Amino acid sequence: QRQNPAAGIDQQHIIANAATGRDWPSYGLNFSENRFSPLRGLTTDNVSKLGLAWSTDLGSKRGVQATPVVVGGVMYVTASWSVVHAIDARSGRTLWTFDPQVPRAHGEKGCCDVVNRGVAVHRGKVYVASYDGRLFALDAATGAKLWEKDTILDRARPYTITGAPRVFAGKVVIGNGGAEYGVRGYLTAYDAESGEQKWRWFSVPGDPAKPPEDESMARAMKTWDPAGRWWEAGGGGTMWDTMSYDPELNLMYVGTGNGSPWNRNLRSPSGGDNLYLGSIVALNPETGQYVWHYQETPGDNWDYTSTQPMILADLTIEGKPRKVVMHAPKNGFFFVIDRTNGQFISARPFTETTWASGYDSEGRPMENPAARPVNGTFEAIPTAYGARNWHPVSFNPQTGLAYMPVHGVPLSLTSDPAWRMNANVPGGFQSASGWNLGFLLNAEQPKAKPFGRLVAWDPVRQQEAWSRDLGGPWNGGTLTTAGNLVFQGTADGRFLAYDARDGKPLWEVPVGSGVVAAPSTWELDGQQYVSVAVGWGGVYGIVQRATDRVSPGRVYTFRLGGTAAMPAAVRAEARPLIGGVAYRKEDVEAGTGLYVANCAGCHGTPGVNSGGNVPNLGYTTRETMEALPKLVLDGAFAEQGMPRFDGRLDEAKLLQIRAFILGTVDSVRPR
Ligand SMILES: O=C(O)c1cc(C(=O)O)c2c(n1)C(=O)C(=O)c1cc(C(=O)O)[nH]c1-2
Ligand SMILES: [Ca+2]
Repeated sequence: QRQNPAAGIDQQHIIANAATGRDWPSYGLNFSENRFSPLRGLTTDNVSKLGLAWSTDLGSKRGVQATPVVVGGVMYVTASWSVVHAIDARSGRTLWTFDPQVPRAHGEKGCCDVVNRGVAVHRGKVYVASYDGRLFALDAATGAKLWEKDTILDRARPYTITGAPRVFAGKVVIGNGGAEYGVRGYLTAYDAESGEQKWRWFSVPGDPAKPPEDESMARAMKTWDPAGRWWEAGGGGTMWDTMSYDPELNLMYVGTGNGSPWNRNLRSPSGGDNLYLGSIVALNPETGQYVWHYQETPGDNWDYTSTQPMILADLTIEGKPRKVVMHAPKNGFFFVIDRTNGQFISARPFTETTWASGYDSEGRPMENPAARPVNGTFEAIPTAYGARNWHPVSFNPQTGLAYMPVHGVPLSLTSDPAWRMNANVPGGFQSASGWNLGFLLNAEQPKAKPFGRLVAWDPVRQQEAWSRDLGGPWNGGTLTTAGNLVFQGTADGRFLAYDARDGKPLWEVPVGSGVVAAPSTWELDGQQYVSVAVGWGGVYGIVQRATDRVSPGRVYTFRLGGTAAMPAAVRAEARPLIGGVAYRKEDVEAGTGLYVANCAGCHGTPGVNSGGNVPNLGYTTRETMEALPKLVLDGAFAEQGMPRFDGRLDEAKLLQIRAFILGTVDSVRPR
């Protein structure tokens, strides 16, 4: 009989652990989610001697985004399709796995890969939320299911969960996603022991014909124009990732998402801030009652979610100690907000921003008048991929710097006044799976170029301290330590340590495949370990790959002098561009719109890059391409999460799609 490794993990433990850093007991290490470990076993002087302690296969072929949680000598890490792995932290041996058996048909109901960011642990239990919206409490010792709750209030709507639950004030709190499709965002808290529902807070108002749920909804209602009938599209505001907690102030903080549909001219035609989209909201964790909000992107129009990880810190600003929340959301500005009351302190761009030039002293953005075309195209920078995304940021109080992966993925937005809710129309990006944007994507070629870098940001001076170019977008989250180190994995399949003070690279190791998750660090038997879960994926990773490796999802653990052998990396099958399949040139144009509506979100652009975790069809085999109509209609890849398309497409349309694939490949084929 194994002792329950999470038996002693509770609020007091998490607070006390912030001083020792021995465990990594919650997603962001502590309630401030600063991912700053006080451990000093690894330093700038010895980090070059890191070696592999062990690695464990997670049996996952899609994105792995989880931060490994480690308590009592056991690691809890999740992989794609919300599968939980409990691993002996000493040996790397798998103790148990829990598979919530997400119906693969649910795969297409989420925008951005079938990912999961990790677990919460509390008093002997492990909590995980599954992609299809259920919340599970498991016995931390055995993986046995103790209870299960359906968190979804309307199963007719495409809700998903990718985020890690948090336990604040004895309650498990979880949000959801779906704002690219059309849902109304909400957060639910359950008693951590019994699973009983304690409260629910909506982030956007519902149907005005019904009474608002609370005061915060009554106020929000006035900032939306009913002519847009936003409640039919749900309004959005999904809280799919970040949460933090200040037990002294008895406040929890959550970042809210984008509008449904994206285009405000359609959602709320006369304008309005559309509260509480794109905001940081403070709630009472006991009751779920709204306390304050600060809206970072009023009247969101660009998928500028504020769900990116935020950090609580105590900073000295203009000579005064301030309790702040620091936040760098998708919209490209670094915000410092007073976390006691939501007062705006400062905001500065950490990358190019075309949608707004800055923020005024009241904390309102100074928008570019061209950023909301009623009829036309705007290349909003940052794009919907964000100036950064969910990849965690860390903050080191010794250097006073926040370490964040920053990137750019070009995209143009063309208003689509003909948009109708749930209309499956050629050219409407992923509209066959239920996307509702009110924009056409890349109808005009964007001018920006992709990039990725690691940025160290000084939140007091509001300026960059140093940065490192990483060659391309979509690099991993960060960890920082009292040994003045920053750890980060990269899209090109490396795991690195930098000097936190100046960004000098001190150590690196190849890990076989692109890294998107953030590392964690912990101590066992007096030794400091660093772990990172590797598995390329997410909304950019599903269609693009910067390495030729397709390593299965894997967690790597390093320590000083570790001598375990690195696992052999698996090379992606190098295939030539497809050719030799006949198609009608006149079908290419019709096929383009159908491909955009049905295929592009997962398979990407044929032939431009050998693809992410879902095959790029430009490199598929002749046999597959010849059988394409039948495979797609029959749901041949349903087990991998590919939808059945009978009822949405027919043989004639699939021949047009095939013509587009083959025509595109012919146009990029080197001569
Ligand atoms: O609006 C939403 O509800 C929602 C949900 C999610 C998600 O749950 O992963 C993402 C996004 N939006 C999003 O805009 C986005 O860029 C994104 C990237 C990723 C990812 O895992 O790589 N998820 C999401
Ligand atoms: Ca979104």
